[in-house]
Amino acid sequence: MSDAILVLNSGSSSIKYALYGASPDLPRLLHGQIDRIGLGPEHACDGVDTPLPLPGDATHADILDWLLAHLQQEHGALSIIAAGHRVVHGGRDFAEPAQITEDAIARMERLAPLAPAHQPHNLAGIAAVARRWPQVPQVACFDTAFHRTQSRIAQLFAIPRQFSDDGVLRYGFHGLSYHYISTRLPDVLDKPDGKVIVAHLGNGASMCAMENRQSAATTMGFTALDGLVMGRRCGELDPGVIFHMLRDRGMTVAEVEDMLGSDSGLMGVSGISSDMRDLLASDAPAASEAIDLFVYQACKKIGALAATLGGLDALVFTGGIGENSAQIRARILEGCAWLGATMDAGANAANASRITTPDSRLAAHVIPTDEEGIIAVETRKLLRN
Ligand SMILES: Nc1ncnc2c1ncn2[C@@H]1O[C@H](COP(=O)(O)OP(=O)(O)O)[C@@H](O)[C@H]1O
Ligand SMILES: CC(=O)OP(=O)(O)O
Ligand SMILES: [Mg+2]
Repeated sequence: MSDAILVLNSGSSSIKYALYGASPDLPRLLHGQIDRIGLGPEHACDGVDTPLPLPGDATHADILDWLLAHLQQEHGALSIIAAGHRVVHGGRDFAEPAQITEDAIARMERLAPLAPAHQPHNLAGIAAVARRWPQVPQVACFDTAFHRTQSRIAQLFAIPRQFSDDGVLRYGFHGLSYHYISTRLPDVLDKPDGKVIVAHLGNGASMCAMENRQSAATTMGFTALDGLVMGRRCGELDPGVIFHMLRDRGMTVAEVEDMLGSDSGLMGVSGISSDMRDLLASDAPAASEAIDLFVYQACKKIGALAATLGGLDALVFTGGIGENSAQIRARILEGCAWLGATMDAGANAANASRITTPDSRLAAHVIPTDEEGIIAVETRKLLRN
Protein backbone atom coordinates (compact mmCIF):
# COMPACT_ATOMS: atom_id res chain seq x y z
CA MET A 1 0.00 0.00 0.00
CA SER A 2 1.30 3.46 -0.74
CA ASP A 3 0.73 6.41 1.59
CA ALA A 4 -1.55 9.27 0.63
CA ILE A 5 -2.74 12.59 2.05
CA LEU A 6 -6.43 13.41 1.66
CA VAL A 7 -7.48 17.05 1.22
CA LEU A 8 -11.05 18.35 1.62
CA ASN A 9 -12.18 21.85 0.69
CA SER A 10 -15.84 22.16 1.64
CA GLY A 11 -17.37 25.38 0.36
CA SER A 12 -20.84 26.87 0.52
CA SER A 13 -22.13 24.95 -2.51
CA SER A 14 -19.24 22.70 -3.45
CA ILE A 15 -16.85 20.10 -2.05
CA LYS A 16 -13.43 19.89 -3.69
CA TYR A 17 -11.19 16.95 -2.80
CA ALA A 18 -7.80 15.57 -3.72
CA LEU A 19 -5.36 12.79 -2.89
CA TYR A 20 -1.60 13.35 -2.89
CA GLY A 21 1.28 10.90 -2.60
CA ALA A 22 3.14 11.47 0.69
CA SER A 23 6.61 11.97 -0.88
CA PRO A 24 8.22 15.45 -0.62
CA ASP A 25 7.07 16.54 -4.09
CA LEU A 26 3.46 15.67 -3.14
CA PRO A 27 2.36 14.18 -6.49
CA ARG A 28 -1.36 14.77 -7.01
CA LEU A 29 -3.02 11.38 -7.52
CA LEU A 30 -6.53 12.62 -8.16
CA HIS A 31 -8.70 15.71 -7.87
CA GLY A 32 -12.45 16.02 -7.94
CA GLN A 33 -15.31 18.28 -7.14
CA ILE A 34 -18.98 18.08 -6.31
CA ASP A 35 -20.80 21.25 -7.32
CA ARG A 36 -24.29 22.68 -7.09
CA ILE A 37 -24.97 21.19 -3.65
CA GLY A 38 -28.57 22.02 -2.75
CA LEU A 39 -29.59 22.48 -6.39
CA GLY A 40 -28.92 18.90 -7.56
CA PRO A 41 -25.25 18.05 -7.05
CA GLU A 42 -22.91 17.18 -9.93
CA HIS A 43 -19.63 15.30 -9.58
CA ALA A 44 -16.51 15.41 -11.73
CA CYS A 45 -13.23 13.63 -11.02
CA ASP A 46 -10.09 14.62 -12.94
CA GLY A 47 -12.33 16.51 -15.33
CA VAL A 48 -14.60 13.53 -16.09
CA ASP A 49 -18.30 13.61 -15.12
CA THR A 50 -18.76 10.87 -12.54
CA PRO A 51 -22.04 9.47 -11.16
CA LEU A 52 -23.16 10.58 -7.71
CA PRO A 53 -25.67 7.98 -6.46
CA LEU A 54 -27.43 10.39 -4.07
CA PRO A 55 -30.76 12.25 -4.12
CA GLY A 56 -30.91 15.83 -5.43
CA ASP A 57 -31.40 17.24 -1.92
CA ALA A 58 -28.32 15.47 -0.48
CA THR A 59 -26.61 17.60 2.18
CA HIS A 60 -22.88 18.28 2.58
CA ALA A 61 -22.80 15.62 5.33
CA ASP A 62 -24.47 12.99 3.08
CA ILE A 63 -22.07 13.77 0.27
CA LEU A 64 -19.00 13.66 2.53
CA ASP A 65 -19.98 10.23 3.88
CA TRP A 66 -20.53 8.94 0.36
CA LEU A 67 -17.29 10.49 -0.89
CA LEU A 68 -15.07 8.95 1.80
CA ALA A 69 -16.65 5.50 1.29
CA HIS A 70 -16.18 5.92 -2.46
CA LEU A 71 -12.50 6.89 -2.11
CA GLN A 72 -11.86 3.97 0.22
CA GLN A 73 -13.51 1.55 -2.20
CA GLU A 74 -11.98 2.90 -5.43
CA HIS A 75 -8.51 3.51 -4.03
CA GLY A 76 -8.12 0.61 -1.61
CA ALA A 77 -4.43 0.38 -2.52
CA LEU A 78 -3.85 3.75 -0.86
CA SER A 79 -3.37 4.14 2.84
CA ILE A 80 -4.59 7.54 4.07
CA ILE A 81 -1.93 8.75 6.51
CA ALA A 82 -3.20 12.32 7.00
CA ALA A 83 -6.08 14.60 6.11
CA GLY A 84 -5.92 18.36 5.53
CA HIS A 85 -8.98 20.59 5.54
CA ARG A 86 -9.87 24.12 4.49
CA VAL A 87 -11.43 25.84 7.49
CA VAL A 88 -12.78 29.26 6.61
CA HIS A 89 -12.67 31.10 9.95
CA GLY A 90 -9.72 30.91 12.32
CA GLY A 91 -10.49 34.16 14.15
CA ARG A 92 -7.77 35.25 16.57
CA ASP A 93 -7.16 31.67 17.68
CA PHE A 94 -5.49 30.38 14.52
CA ALA A 95 -2.86 32.37 12.66
CA GLU A 96 -1.30 29.16 11.30
CA PRO A 97 -2.41 25.66 10.34
CA ALA A 98 -3.26 23.54 13.38
CA GLN A 99 -3.46 19.86 14.12
CA ILE A 100 -7.01 18.93 14.96
CA THR A 101 -7.74 18.13 18.59
CA GLU A 102 -10.92 18.29 20.64
CA ASP A 103 -9.92 21.75 21.84
CA ALA A 104 -9.27 22.97 18.28
CA ILE A 105 -12.68 21.67 17.20
CA ALA A 106 -14.37 23.50 20.09
CA ARG A 107 -12.64 26.75 19.05
CA MET A 108 -13.62 26.28 15.41
CA GLU A 109 -17.20 25.58 16.46
CA ARG A 110 -17.30 28.84 18.39
CA LEU A 111 -16.37 30.70 15.20
CA ALA A 112 -19.02 28.92 13.10
CA PRO A 113 -21.70 31.65 13.49
CA LEU A 114 -19.27 34.04 11.75
CA ALA A 115 -19.09 31.79 8.67
CA PRO A 116 -22.49 30.07 8.57
CA ALA A 117 -22.25 29.05 4.91
CA HIS A 118 -18.81 27.44 5.33
CA GLN A 119 -17.60 26.54 8.81
CA PRO A 120 -20.29 23.90 9.58
CA HIS A 121 -19.37 22.12 6.32
CA ASN A 122 -15.64 22.35 7.11
CA LEU A 123 -16.33 20.76 10.50
CA ALA A 124 -18.56 18.11 8.90
CA GLY A 125 -15.57 17.06 6.75
CA ILE A 126 -13.35 16.74 9.82
CA ALA A 127 -16.01 14.67 11.61
CA ALA A 128 -16.56 12.40 8.59
CA VAL A 129 -12.82 11.63 8.34
CA ALA A 130 -12.63 10.99 12.11
CA ARG A 131 -15.52 8.51 11.86
CA ARG A 132 -14.00 6.59 8.96
CA TRP A 133 -10.30 6.79 9.88
CA PRO A 134 -10.18 7.52 13.64
CA GLN A 135 -6.36 7.11 13.83
CA VAL A 136 -5.52 9.47 10.97
CA PRO A 137 -4.05 12.84 12.07
CA GLN A 138 -5.93 15.81 10.67
CA VAL A 139 -4.86 19.38 10.01
CA ALA A 140 -6.98 22.53 9.64
CA CYS A 141 -5.72 25.26 7.28
CA PHE A 142 -7.45 28.61 7.72
CA ASP A 143 -8.66 31.12 5.15
CA THR A 144 -8.11 33.94 7.63
CA ALA A 145 -4.48 33.09 8.52
CA PHE A 146 -2.73 34.63 5.47
CA HIS A 147 -4.11 38.07 6.37
CA ARG A 148 -2.57 38.19 9.83
CA THR A 149 0.47 40.04 8.41
CA GLN A 150 -1.73 43.12 7.93
CA SER A 151 -1.15 46.28 9.95
CA ARG A 152 -3.47 46.90 12.88
CA ILE A 153 -4.99 49.83 10.99
CA ALA A 154 -5.90 47.60 8.01
CA GLN A 155 -7.72 45.24 10.40
CA LEU A 156 -9.58 47.82 12.51
CA PHE A 157 -13.21 48.87 12.20
CA ALA A 158 -14.05 52.36 13.47
CA ILE A 159 -16.13 51.05 16.38
CA PRO A 160 -15.63 51.51 20.14
CA ARG A 161 -12.27 50.00 20.93
CA GLN A 162 -13.50 47.50 23.49
CA PHE A 163 -15.07 45.57 20.61
CA SER A 164 -11.87 45.63 18.57
CA ASP A 165 -9.97 44.48 21.67
CA ASP A 166 -12.49 41.66 21.91
CA GLY A 167 -11.80 40.46 18.36
CA VAL A 168 -14.33 42.31 16.22
CA LEU A 169 -11.81 42.89 13.43
CA ARG A 170 -11.41 42.58 9.67
CA TYR A 171 -10.10 39.01 9.36
CA GLY A 172 -10.37 38.54 5.58
CA PHE A 173 -10.85 35.22 3.76
CA HIS A 174 -9.69 33.23 0.70
CA GLY A 175 -6.28 33.20 2.38
CA LEU A 176 -5.39 29.71 1.15
CA SER A 177 -5.97 30.86 -2.40
CA TYR A 178 -3.90 34.03 -1.80
CA HIS A 179 -1.13 32.02 -0.13
CA TYR A 180 -0.93 29.72 -3.14
CA ILE A 181 -0.93 32.66 -5.58
CA SER A 182 1.82 34.36 -3.51
CA THR A 183 4.02 31.29 -4.10
CA ARG A 184 3.47 31.57 -7.86
CA LEU A 185 4.23 35.29 -8.23
CA PRO A 186 8.02 34.83 -8.70
CA ASP A 187 7.37 32.50 -11.68
CA VAL A 188 5.07 34.98 -13.35
CA LEU A 189 5.73 38.63 -12.45
CA ASP A 190 8.66 40.93 -13.27
CA LYS A 191 8.27 42.47 -9.80
CA PRO A 192 6.87 39.67 -7.59
CA ASP A 193 7.61 41.62 -4.41
CA GLY A 194 5.99 44.79 -5.70
CA LYS A 195 2.48 46.17 -5.25
CA VAL A 196 0.05 43.49 -6.40
CA ILE A 197 -3.72 43.06 -6.17
CA VAL A 198 -5.02 39.50 -6.42
CA ALA A 199 -8.71 39.23 -7.35
CA HIS A 200 -10.22 35.90 -6.29
CA LEU A 201 -13.50 35.99 -8.23
CA GLY A 202 -15.52 32.82 -7.65
CA ASN A 203 -18.80 32.08 -5.98
CA GLY A 204 -17.40 33.97 -3.04
CA ALA A 205 -15.26 36.88 -4.24
CA SER A 206 -12.62 39.06 -2.62
CA MET A 207 -9.40 40.92 -3.35
CA CYS A 208 -6.09 41.01 -1.53
CA ALA A 209 -3.53 43.82 -1.76
CA MET A 210 -0.05 42.32 -1.42
CA GLU A 211 3.40 43.78 -1.00
CA ASN A 212 6.45 41.54 -0.54
CA ARG A 213 3.99 38.72 -1.29
CA GLN A 214 2.24 39.31 2.05
CA SER A 215 -1.31 40.45 2.67
CA ALA A 216 -1.49 44.20 3.30
CA ALA A 217 -5.27 44.71 2.93
CA THR A 218 -8.34 42.80 1.82
CA THR A 219 -11.98 43.42 0.98
CA MET A 220 -13.70 40.82 3.18
CA GLY A 221 -14.15 41.57 6.86
CA PHE A 222 -15.26 40.03 10.15
CA THR A 223 -17.33 37.70 7.99
CA ALA A 224 -17.24 36.72 4.30
CA LEU A 225 -20.15 39.08 3.52
CA ASP A 226 -18.16 42.28 3.00
CA GLY A 227 -16.50 43.65 -0.12
CA LEU A 228 -17.31 42.59 -3.65
CA VAL A 229 -20.63 41.50 -5.16
CA MET A 230 -20.71 37.68 -4.90
CA GLY A 231 -22.86 34.86 -6.23
CA ARG A 232 -25.33 35.13 -3.37
CA ARG A 233 -23.71 37.57 -0.92
CA CYS A 234 -24.24 41.33 -0.90
CA GLY A 235 -20.68 42.55 -0.37
CA GLU A 236 -20.21 46.16 0.83
CA LEU A 237 -23.39 47.45 2.45
CA ASP A 238 -24.42 50.38 4.61
CA PRO A 239 -25.05 48.75 8.04
CA GLY A 240 -28.08 51.07 8.28
CA VAL A 241 -29.85 48.78 5.78
CA ILE A 242 -29.80 46.00 8.38
CA PHE A 243 -31.51 48.16 11.02
CA HIS A 244 -34.08 49.29 8.49
CA MET A 245 -34.94 45.67 7.66
CA LEU A 246 -35.18 44.70 11.33
CA ARG A 247 -37.00 47.76 12.61
CA ASP A 248 -39.14 49.02 9.74
CA ARG A 249 -39.79 45.87 7.74
CA GLY A 250 -40.39 43.44 10.60
CA MET A 251 -37.77 40.95 9.44
CA THR A 252 -36.10 38.62 11.94
CA VAL A 253 -32.33 38.44 12.40
CA ALA A 254 -32.31 35.04 10.65
CA GLU A 255 -34.28 36.45 7.72
CA VAL A 256 -31.91 39.38 7.28
CA GLU A 257 -28.89 37.09 7.56
CA ASP A 258 -30.37 34.83 4.90
CA MET A 259 -31.24 37.72 2.64
CA LEU A 260 -27.71 39.16 2.74
CA GLY A 261 -25.89 35.83 2.73
CA SER A 262 -27.95 33.68 0.35
CA ASP A 263 -30.45 35.79 -1.60
CA SER A 264 -28.32 38.81 -2.55
CA GLY A 265 -25.35 39.34 -4.87
CA LEU A 266 -25.66 38.26 -8.51
CA MET A 267 -28.69 36.12 -7.59
CA GLY A 268 -30.52 38.91 -5.81
CA VAL A 269 -29.84 41.64 -8.35
CA SER A 270 -30.54 39.51 -11.43
CA GLY A 271 -33.37 37.41 -9.99
CA ILE A 272 -32.05 34.80 -12.43
CA SER A 273 -28.92 33.03 -11.21
CA SER A 274 -25.92 33.22 -8.91
CA ASP A 275 -23.77 31.73 -11.68
CA MET A 276 -21.92 34.27 -13.80
CA ARG A 277 -22.15 31.94 -16.83
CA ASP A 278 -25.96 32.07 -16.74
CA LEU A 279 -25.93 35.86 -16.49
CA LEU A 280 -23.48 36.30 -19.37
CA ALA A 281 -25.71 34.06 -21.50
CA SER A 282 -28.90 35.96 -20.61
CA ASP A 283 -30.30 38.98 -22.45
CA ALA A 284 -32.50 40.03 -19.52
CA PRO A 285 -31.80 43.66 -18.45
CA ALA A 286 -31.59 42.57 -14.80
CA ALA A 287 -28.80 40.11 -15.68
CA SER A 288 -26.74 42.90 -17.32
CA GLU A 289 -27.40 45.13 -14.34
CA ALA A 290 -26.06 42.45 -11.97
CA ILE A 291 -22.92 42.11 -14.14
CA ASP A 292 -22.52 45.91 -14.33
CA LEU A 293 -22.68 46.12 -10.53
CA PHE A 294 -20.19 43.24 -10.15
CA VAL A 295 -17.71 45.03 -12.45
CA TYR A 296 -18.34 48.46 -10.89
CA GLN A 297 -17.65 47.19 -7.36
CA ALA A 298 -14.56 45.28 -8.53
CA CYS A 299 -13.11 48.45 -10.11
CA LYS A 300 -13.97 50.51 -7.05
CA LYS A 301 -12.18 48.06 -4.74
CA ILE A 302 -9.13 47.91 -7.01
CA GLY A 303 -8.92 51.71 -6.73
CA ALA A 304 -9.22 51.55 -2.95
CA LEU A 305 -6.65 48.77 -2.54
CA ALA A 306 -4.22 50.46 -4.96
CA ALA A 307 -4.50 53.55 -2.77
CA THR A 308 -3.62 51.52 0.34
CA LEU A 309 -0.52 50.23 -1.48
CA GLY A 310 0.38 53.66 -2.85
CA GLY A 311 0.41 52.38 -6.43
CA LEU A 312 0.01 49.18 -8.38
CA ASP A 313 2.45 47.03 -10.40
CA ALA A 314 0.30 44.01 -11.18
CA LEU A 315 -3.24 42.67 -11.05
CA VAL A 316 -3.84 38.92 -10.86
CA PHE A 317 -7.15 37.21 -11.65
CA THR A 318 -8.07 33.87 -10.12
CA GLY A 319 -11.16 31.85 -8.98
CA GLY A 320 -13.85 30.43 -11.26
CA ILE A 321 -14.78 33.77 -12.84
CA GLY A 322 -11.27 35.25 -12.78
CA GLU A 323 -9.73 32.19 -14.44
CA ASN A 324 -12.42 31.56 -17.05
CA SER A 325 -14.31 34.69 -18.00
CA ALA A 326 -12.46 36.79 -20.58
CA GLN A 327 -15.49 39.10 -20.76
CA ILE A 328 -15.47 40.00 -17.07
CA ARG A 329 -11.68 40.42 -17.02
CA ALA A 330 -11.89 42.69 -20.07
CA ARG A 331 -14.48 44.88 -18.41
CA ILE A 332 -12.50 45.13 -15.19
CA LEU A 333 -9.32 45.96 -17.13
CA GLU A 334 -11.19 48.69 -19.01
CA GLY A 335 -11.92 50.21 -15.61
CA CYS A 336 -8.18 50.02 -14.80
CA ALA A 337 -7.02 52.08 -17.80
CA TRP A 338 -6.30 54.97 -15.42
CA LEU A 339 -3.89 52.67 -13.55
CA GLY A 340 -2.05 52.01 -16.81
CA ALA A 341 -3.67 48.76 -17.98
CA THR A 342 -3.61 48.05 -21.72
CA MET A 343 -5.24 44.70 -22.44
CA ASP A 344 -3.91 42.21 -24.98
CA ALA A 345 -7.28 41.08 -26.34
CA GLY A 346 -5.96 37.87 -27.93
CA ALA A 347 -4.13 36.80 -24.77
CA ASN A 348 -7.19 37.61 -22.65
CA ALA A 349 -9.52 35.61 -24.91
CA ALA A 350 -7.13 32.65 -24.62
CA ASN A 351 -7.00 32.83 -20.76
CA ALA A 352 -3.23 33.27 -21.21
CA SER A 353 -0.91 33.90 -18.30
CA ARG A 354 -0.23 37.58 -19.15
CA ILE A 355 -3.24 39.43 -20.56
CA THR A 356 -1.81 42.94 -20.93
CA THR A 357 0.48 44.16 -23.74
CA PRO A 358 4.27 44.13 -23.17
CA ASP A 359 4.30 47.94 -22.81
CA SER A 360 1.31 48.08 -20.44
CA ARG A 361 2.27 50.07 -17.32
CA LEU A 362 0.08 47.76 -15.21
CA ALA A 363 0.67 44.03 -15.80
CA ALA A 364 -2.41 41.81 -15.55
CA HIS A 365 -2.17 38.03 -15.23
CA VAL A 366 -4.37 34.96 -14.89
CA ILE A 367 -3.14 32.40 -12.36
CA PRO A 368 -5.35 29.37 -11.65
CA THR A 369 -5.58 28.93 -7.90
CA ASP A 370 -4.93 25.69 -6.01
CA GLU A 371 -6.33 25.75 -2.50
CA GLU A 372 -6.09 21.96 -2.25
CA GLY A 373 -2.39 22.04 -3.20
CA ILE A 374 -1.48 24.54 -0.50
CA ILE A 375 -3.46 22.53 2.10
CA ALA A 376 -1.47 19.41 1.15
CA VAL A 377 1.84 21.29 1.52
CA GLU A 378 0.86 22.77 4.89
CA THR A 379 -0.53 19.47 6.19
CA ARG A 380 2.65 17.58 5.33
CA LYS A 381 4.80 20.36 6.82
CA LEU A 382 2.91 20.45 10.13
CA LEU A 383 2.85 16.69 10.60
CA ARG A 384 6.57 16.33 9.84
CA ASN A 385 7.41 18.87 12.55
N1 LIG B 1 -16.41 30.28 -18.20
C1 LIG B 1 -16.92 30.97 -17.19
N2 LIG B 1 -17.43 32.21 -17.38
C2 LIG B 1 -17.94 32.92 -16.36
N3 LIG B 1 -18.02 32.47 -15.11
C3 LIG B 1 -17.55 31.25 -14.85
C4 LIG B 1 -16.97 30.43 -15.87
N4 LIG B 1 -16.59 29.26 -15.31
C5 LIG B 1 -16.91 29.36 -13.99
N5 LIG B 1 -17.49 30.54 -13.72
C6 LIG B 1 -17.99 31.06 -12.43
O1 LIG B 1 -17.19 30.58 -11.37
C7 LIG B 1 -18.02 30.34 -10.21
C8 LIG B 1 -17.42 29.29 -9.36
O2 LIG B 1 -16.14 29.68 -9.01
P1 LIG B 1 -15.29 28.82 -7.97
O3 LIG B 1 -14.07 29.60 -7.68
O4 LIG B 1 -15.14 27.44 -8.47
O5 LIG B 1 -16.31 28.89 -6.77
P2 LIG B 1 -16.31 28.32 -5.30
O6 LIG B 1 -14.94 27.71 -5.04
O7 LIG B 1 -16.50 29.55 -4.48
O8 LIG B 1 -17.43 27.35 -5.25
C9 LIG B 1 -19.35 29.90 -10.81
O9 LIG B 1 -20.40 30.26 -9.98
C10 LIG B 1 -19.40 30.66 -12.12
O10 LIG B 1 -20.15 31.83 -11.92
C1 LIG C 1 -14.72 32.50 2.06
C2 LIG C 1 -15.48 32.26 0.80
O1 LIG C 1 -16.18 33.13 0.35
O2 LIG C 1 -15.32 31.09 0.21
P1 LIG C 1 -16.05 30.54 -1.11
O3 LIG C 1 -15.58 31.42 -2.22
O4 LIG C 1 -15.54 29.13 -1.26
O5 LIG C 1 -17.52 30.63 -0.90
MG1 LIG D 1 -13.96 28.85 -3.47
